[in-house]
Amino acid sequence: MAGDGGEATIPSYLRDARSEEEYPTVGDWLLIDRDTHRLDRVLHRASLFKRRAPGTGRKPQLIAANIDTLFIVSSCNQDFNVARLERYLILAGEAGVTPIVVLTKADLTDEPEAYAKAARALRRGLLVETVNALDPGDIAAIKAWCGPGQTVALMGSSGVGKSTLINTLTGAPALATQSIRDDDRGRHTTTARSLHRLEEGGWLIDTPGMRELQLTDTAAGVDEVFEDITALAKSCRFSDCAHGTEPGCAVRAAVDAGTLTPERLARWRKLAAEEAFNTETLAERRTRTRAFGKMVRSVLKEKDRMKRS
Ligand SMILES: Nc1nc2c(ncn2[C@@H]2O[C@H](COP(=O)(O)OP(=O)(O)OP(=O)(O)O)[C@@H](O)[C@H]2O)c(=O)[nH]1
Ligand SMILES: [Zn+2]
Repeated sequence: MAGDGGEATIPSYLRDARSEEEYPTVGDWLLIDRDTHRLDRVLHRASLFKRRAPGTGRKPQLIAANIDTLFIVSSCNQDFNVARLERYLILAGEAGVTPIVVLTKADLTDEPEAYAKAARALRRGLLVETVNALDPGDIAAIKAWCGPGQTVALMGSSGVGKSTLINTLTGAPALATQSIRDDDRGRHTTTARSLHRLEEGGWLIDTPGMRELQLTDTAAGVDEVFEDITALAKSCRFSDCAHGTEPGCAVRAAVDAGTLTPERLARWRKLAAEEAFNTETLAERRTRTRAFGKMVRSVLKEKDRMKRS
């Protein structure tokens, strides 16, 4: 806990909590008793990243709260991947934070603008910056989001330069980066602390949970990022159109007309399916598997009957 009067460790016990979501997480603003340090209340959250805890049904696990801006980090090389950027955009949309795509390693390519252009095409109005994360003079554009009262977080796959950006933004070489990570003592964790004060006056949240976020419960987010396809689907003749062989399919018509690329449609299908699978409860999955087993058994029985007759 950090705040007026310094930093301290306090128990996160909350007497009246009715669910996981009421307990404090990284980034929360708390009301605590000045003398006893007892936690009184978690203030209303402006944004929240959470995920479903693995193997426990629908129980949510809180990752971080009150993030204003999410730096979605990718790099100007073979690690650049639009499908992955789309995923992160969906997560940002779900959590209620402003996404900014930061493309690192701009100094290692002759055409950083080509990468930026591909990222900007993902969504109207999307902010994309190309930077050399190692150069403090080069990240001025993203520092604009790190001022007093601002909380930022970074998301992106391993090796794209998140730790490097954090070092440059905090002005402190405190974090272990790749170059010193593979020493004989094994892998450094990126950081032991999850909250960093930024040179510009804001806060930066960096928790391992943030780095491992998966797509769960994000149906609304998928619809938002793929608003073009969602809008098209509304004009399909059948409301439950699967955009396969149905007549009057507006989505396929757009692909035929060249206004929607088959690649984007494929990415949407994959994400929508993944989202549906992740959102399905354990009970729903059991019912579905049982129904499938029943169907298989009846087909086998039928085959058997035909063989014998
Ligand atoms: N030339 C150049 N090198 C960079 C840039 N950004 C990061 N690097 C280098 O890329 C390597 C990986 O960067 P990290 O900051 O450790 O990547 P990370 O995203 O934190 O990786 P994880 O901790 O595994 O998630 C390091 O050797 C950095 O020095 C950049 O903009 N330009
Ligand atoms: Zn359709």
